[in-house]
Amino acid sequence: RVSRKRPRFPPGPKGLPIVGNLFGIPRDHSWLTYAEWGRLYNSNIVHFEALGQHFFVLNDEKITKEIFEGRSQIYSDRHKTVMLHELTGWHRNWAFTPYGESWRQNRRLFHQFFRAQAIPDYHDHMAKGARGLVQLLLQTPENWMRHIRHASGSTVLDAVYAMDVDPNDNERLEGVERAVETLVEIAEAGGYLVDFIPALKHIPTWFPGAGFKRQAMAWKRDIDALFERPYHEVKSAMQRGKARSCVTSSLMSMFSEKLGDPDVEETIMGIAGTSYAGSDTTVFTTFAFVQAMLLYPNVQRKAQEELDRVVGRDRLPEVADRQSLPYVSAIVKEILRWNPILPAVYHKSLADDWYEGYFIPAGSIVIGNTWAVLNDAERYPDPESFKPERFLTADGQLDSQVPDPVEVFGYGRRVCAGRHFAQTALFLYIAHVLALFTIDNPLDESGHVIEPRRDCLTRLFWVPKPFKAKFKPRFTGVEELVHMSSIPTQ
Ligand code: HEM
Repeated sequence: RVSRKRPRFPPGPKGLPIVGNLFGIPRDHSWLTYAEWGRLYNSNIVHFEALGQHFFVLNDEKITKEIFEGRSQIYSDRHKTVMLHELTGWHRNWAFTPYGESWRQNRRLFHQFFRAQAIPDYHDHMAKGARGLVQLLLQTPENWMRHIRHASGSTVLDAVYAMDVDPNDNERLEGVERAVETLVEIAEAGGYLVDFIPALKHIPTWFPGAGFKRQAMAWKRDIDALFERPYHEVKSAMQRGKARSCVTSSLMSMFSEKLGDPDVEETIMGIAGTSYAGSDTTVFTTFAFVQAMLLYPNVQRKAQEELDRVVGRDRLPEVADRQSLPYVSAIVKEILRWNPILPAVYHKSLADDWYEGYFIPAGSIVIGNTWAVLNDAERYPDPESFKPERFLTADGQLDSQVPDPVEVFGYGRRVCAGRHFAQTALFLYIAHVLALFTIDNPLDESGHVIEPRRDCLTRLFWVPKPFKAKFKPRFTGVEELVHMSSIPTQ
């Protein structure tokens, strides 16, 4: 009698028989619909189902902690698909690897290079990236989006592959952009028929209906290039005894005795390429920072007062200034909270589980609604507004009572492994730009201010739609200061 009892799922939208909520799965800005369902069903956990797949949305901080951290041995898996893991070459990005020994080994290796204590090794690379950014902004401010991409990409390329990227040669960075775009396309397609009927992967590419295979092959070229090209360049520099120290060369030295082993080469390629692919999130967060400065000019002015007072106008900001720049540090926190690039984070469960009487079957997709957590008015009053002050005490110091928006980096054992690197790089880019430039709205032909709209470019990620911004040097000595500041050399 007990086994025949229907399991009790949390409340949520009821779907049709068999297909469930297939036609009701939110496709656009799902995080808003998930939060709305939370309110509608008055529950911090919401359930829906499509084609037999169970989905559970976690809508507040308490439940994300209890599930993803408290029960991390169950909720740390990733959903595997034929398109992502078999046809396009994205299996090399270990962020998508299912939970298990291979993931554990990758995470351990990655952690050695990107844990908090290792980040000072990259301060010079980041300073070089930030200095390059302000230099390019002086030359062609209208191309500011491309310059931010260049700064972030070249910082990572420098740290991971000891590579200098000529700002006029964007081919390499555009390759990453194209590869990352394939991820957006795969995610936005919401699933391919081959993911439901894996045998379809064997049909020949010329066969009618095999368009997905031809598409996957075209994408694979860019994705393979992202992982393979820089790796082989470092390998050949090592063989010639010309390699500079970097993450890849250190990994090669660590595995020097097994370097011909294809599994070892794959591991090194995966570790290095995953950090490179991960750098795009920093790019999009920096775009959101520019948008915030246009919408909140007072914040910009306050940060510039702080920078003038602490750093002055005869040197560039450094990582060591961070402690003395609480307002700029609060801007970094607020940008991560206000514009989480990945507003909904997907884990998969590995075993049957029960939470407060609700049944969560093994294989469920469990979604951390980061947007809802970071827009919880109890934790962050007036959450829609961009207010760095919320992280500060009355006397302007960082307030340890206000929770850091750590959920922007995900949850439990799968929490972002590049978060320390990302936060330091963001601080440095933001401090450099604010110290030297006023960011202003452009005017239209009739002289009216064009304010950016907070529109998303994609449906699943919160990437700001391209918008215009003007970057004006703040004082007469800016050009000279940038020119005089030495480029750190490793
Ligand atoms: C503002 C910048 C960034 C944001 C907002 C961000 C956010 C995230 C999020 C939400 C996840 C998924 C966590 C989960 O599943 O619970 C993630 C995973 C990951 N991120 Fe980041 N990330 C950023 C920058 C970076 C950078 C610069 C790197 C590399 C240096 C990086 C490397 C990774 C890796 C390797 C994972 C996979 C972890 C795993 O599956 O175990 N991220 N990130």
